[in-house]
Amino acid sequence: MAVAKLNEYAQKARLDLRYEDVGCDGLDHIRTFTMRVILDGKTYDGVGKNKKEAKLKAAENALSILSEGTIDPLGKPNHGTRVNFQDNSCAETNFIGYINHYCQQTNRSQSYVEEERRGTPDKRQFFFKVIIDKKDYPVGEGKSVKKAKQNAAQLAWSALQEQPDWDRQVYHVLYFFKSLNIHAVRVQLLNPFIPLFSKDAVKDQNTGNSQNETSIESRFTLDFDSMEYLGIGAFGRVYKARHKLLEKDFAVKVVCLEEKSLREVGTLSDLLHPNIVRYYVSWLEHSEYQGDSDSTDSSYLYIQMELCDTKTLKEWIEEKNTQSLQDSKRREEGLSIAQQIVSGVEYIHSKKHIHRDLKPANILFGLGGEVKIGDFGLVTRDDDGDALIERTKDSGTVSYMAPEQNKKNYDRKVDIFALGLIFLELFWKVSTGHEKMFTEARCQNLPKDFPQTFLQENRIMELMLREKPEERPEASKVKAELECAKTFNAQNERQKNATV
Ligand SMILES: Nc1ncnc2c1ncn2[C@@H]1O[C@H](COP(=O)(O)OP(=O)(O)OP(=O)(O)O)[C@@H](O)[C@H]1O
Repeated sequence: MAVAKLNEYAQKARLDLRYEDVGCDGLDHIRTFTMRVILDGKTYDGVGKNKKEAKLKAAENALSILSEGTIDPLGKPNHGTRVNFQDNSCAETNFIGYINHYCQQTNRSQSYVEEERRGTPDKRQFFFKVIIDKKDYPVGEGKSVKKAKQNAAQLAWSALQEQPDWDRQVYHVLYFFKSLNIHAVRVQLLNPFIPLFSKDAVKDQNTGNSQNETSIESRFTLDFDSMEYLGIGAFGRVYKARHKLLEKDFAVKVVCLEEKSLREVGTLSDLLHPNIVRYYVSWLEHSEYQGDSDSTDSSYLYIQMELCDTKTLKEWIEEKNTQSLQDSKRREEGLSIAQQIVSGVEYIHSKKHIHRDLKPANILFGLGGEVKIGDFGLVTRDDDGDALIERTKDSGTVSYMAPEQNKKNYDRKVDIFALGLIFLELFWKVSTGHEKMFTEARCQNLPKDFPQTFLQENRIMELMLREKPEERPEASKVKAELECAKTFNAQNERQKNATV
């Protein structure tokens, strides 16, 4: 297979090989994906119906060009000499941003120095070099100051990667940032002075020779103990673990480093609210805790979060449904849960995010019993507008997705629709075998008897389940209506008790 062949080639020739996700084009049914091979700084693109196919095409393209001998695969950048930068294939890449980020994360100083200026005013050539921590990098040339600086940054970037202390993780994460357009995610990048992975030369047991192999210590096992497996999601495993220093339990989610996981930490790090699972920090490791993956290329993102109860709202609902009658306790508890969820959603929307995957299984309880919205893997910016294909349906049959959600244009009101359905399950017994009731509710037909008992709640839920998103209320309005319902119900209860 071309990917394996190219890997082997890169390893033998000691060239740096990476794949970059360039993006996708077109509508859902005719979508094409572009993947890019970056081999020793040179790029080769491939297009396919999915990322795998695009990656294969990119690798095939690289191999075919390499075998034609149109480039010298072993050619290295000519450091220390002036380079007239011609390759425009990476013109879009913001190398100045990479250098900035790298210097910030590793506490290095940087400056751009103009070396020379040539030509007439209408045909200028600028020459700049980057100096990082007093070390000069090759001079880059360009028709404008910006272009010359950009080329100098690119040369510095490829020179940096050849340094013995270069950490591939810094490199990977920055490329992920670029492909995702994430600029402010608080993933802890590796600082070469405080290595996350300690690389100690170890003795080869068989030969007794000192090798360049690395023994990699995991931050997870260094900082935490008493790991306890909590559960598995579509993208990774979650463990309960005790922080040795803080002597406190946390939930640590271990996921393969990819778009979804970075999106999740990117969002979580933006949010701080009592009804949202609290995020603390994330870091990268080369291996998955107790993982069975044999891929040496993968990196794993460890996300340290607030530990919640293992019982989710899904179990709460199931438990309530085993009790025969609709009682006032369920109503009171359900209303309090609904209020907390909507508070969290109001906050998410105020931060210009859309959760997009609200469902009972993603709503947890804190150790003090308070509601915590979790699983931000599908969250998106309010202004993104990309279509969403449902990942998993709850219990295999019911869907919380708003009708417009599988089309391109939708907004935060998709969360309001999902909330409307969750409210129904909170208040009303929609047990197994009654899924038709749920389907009906999706078409704005709430159970016939529902309004009799839940007069106030019914009013707002009917609006929340409207087919047209613009007719659905904002989270703040839902919150206010629930407050009214609570007061109304309390008054009713008092009256009832007084007459008994
Ligand atoms: N902060 C947490 N505290 C306690 N348990 C958690 C925490 N976060 C997740 N879990 C549990 O770990 C399991 C996996 O969670 P995760 O968020 O990875 O996936 P999910 O929500 O089940 O699935 P998916 O990501 O596929 O929607 C779930 O059972 C969830 O209840």
